[in-house]
Amino acid sequence: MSSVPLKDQLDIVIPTIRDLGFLEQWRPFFQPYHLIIIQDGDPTRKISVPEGFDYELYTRTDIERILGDKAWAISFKDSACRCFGFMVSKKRYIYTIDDDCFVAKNPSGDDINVLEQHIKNMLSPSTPFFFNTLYDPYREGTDFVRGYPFSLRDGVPTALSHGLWLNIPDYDAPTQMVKPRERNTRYVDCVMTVPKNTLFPMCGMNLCFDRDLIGPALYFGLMGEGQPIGRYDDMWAGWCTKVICDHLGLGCKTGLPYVWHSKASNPFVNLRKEYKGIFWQEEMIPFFQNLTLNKETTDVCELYLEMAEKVRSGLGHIDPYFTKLADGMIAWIHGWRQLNPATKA
Ligand SMILES: O=c1ccn([C@@H]2O[C@H](COP(=O)(O)OP(=O)(O)O[C@H]3OC[C@H](O)[C@H](O)[C@H]3O)[C@@H](O)[C@H]2O)c(=O)[nH]1
Ligand SMILES: [Mn+2]
Repeated sequence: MSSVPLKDQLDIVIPTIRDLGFLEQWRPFFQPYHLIIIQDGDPTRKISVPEGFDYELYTRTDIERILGDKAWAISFKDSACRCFGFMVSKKRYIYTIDDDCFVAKNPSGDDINVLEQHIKNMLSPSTPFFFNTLYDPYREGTDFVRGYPFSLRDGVPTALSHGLWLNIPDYDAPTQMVKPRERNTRYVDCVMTVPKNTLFPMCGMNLCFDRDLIGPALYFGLMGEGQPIGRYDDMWAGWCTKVICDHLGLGCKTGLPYVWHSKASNPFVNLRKEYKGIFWQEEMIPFFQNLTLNKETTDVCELYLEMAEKVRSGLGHIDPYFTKLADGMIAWIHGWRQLNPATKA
């Protein structure tokens, strides 16, 4: 990390349809940072933001004004709209959190500073090429275990840090319906690198990533109004991101920190959003598992555009949605480059 203070290197992106009173609980940890609030739904609605926070707020009207003919690629009436915040930020790191996530406590009863842990995760290397059975080898009080190749102990740069949730777990609708009262009470004191060539179900609730390393891959797809699926926004972004991280030799970590997820969304509404995705993902996953990208390409925007064309040819047979999604991926990159000209270079 450069000599620039952390608070000036990280933006917090919050998608919301609610007043942001939840920030009161986060004030000790979030107040020094700049917030990017993506107000979804009715742009004329006034949402309240507690005093003392430094923020910029974008409504659908703003997204359409800024992106013009590319605005359609940003979802409406779905938390996927958050990715617009990733695009407009000028900072190196993004932390994104849902507005029903609160400060969790560790087993000692201390409040968890999610930003402190995510940045620790981001600033220490990842180990995607060989699994360390004592988990994060760079953590105080642990190390690489016997038999771990010394040639791999430098690790690789970390592009993404995926945090978890106590209380309401991020279950899909079918699981939520059969286990409506299940709560996650298990605090696992661990951070792991997701091994190379292994996909994982990335949840956008408590997520940090390095915009410079992987930002253009974090498109949350076409969800919400007018789209046949929802609640696959973060999953899609996670699969695309992991394939590109594997291609570039970058790491994705999961585990600490935890947030307290307070609200279970309606499983019946969720099932309606998810059900096509539950079938389609049985083809999407093998597609991503077998996806290879041009070995000569290292630019994330270029890799993402190549991926878009492979989505069109490799998934278009499932449903016309995927052809539209491929177009959305392209429009996203054009929007990214419009707002981040340096990336074009
Ligand atoms: O139309 C909408 C609906 C919600 N939001 C904002 O998105 C955040 C998540 O909403 P919520 O907590 O109500 O839904 P969950 O089911 O818990 O969300 C999970 O599944 C969907 C996403 O993948 C999400 O990341 C997961 O956490 C919250 O901040 C709402 O205000 C919205 O912007 N537009
Ligand atoms: Mn929630």
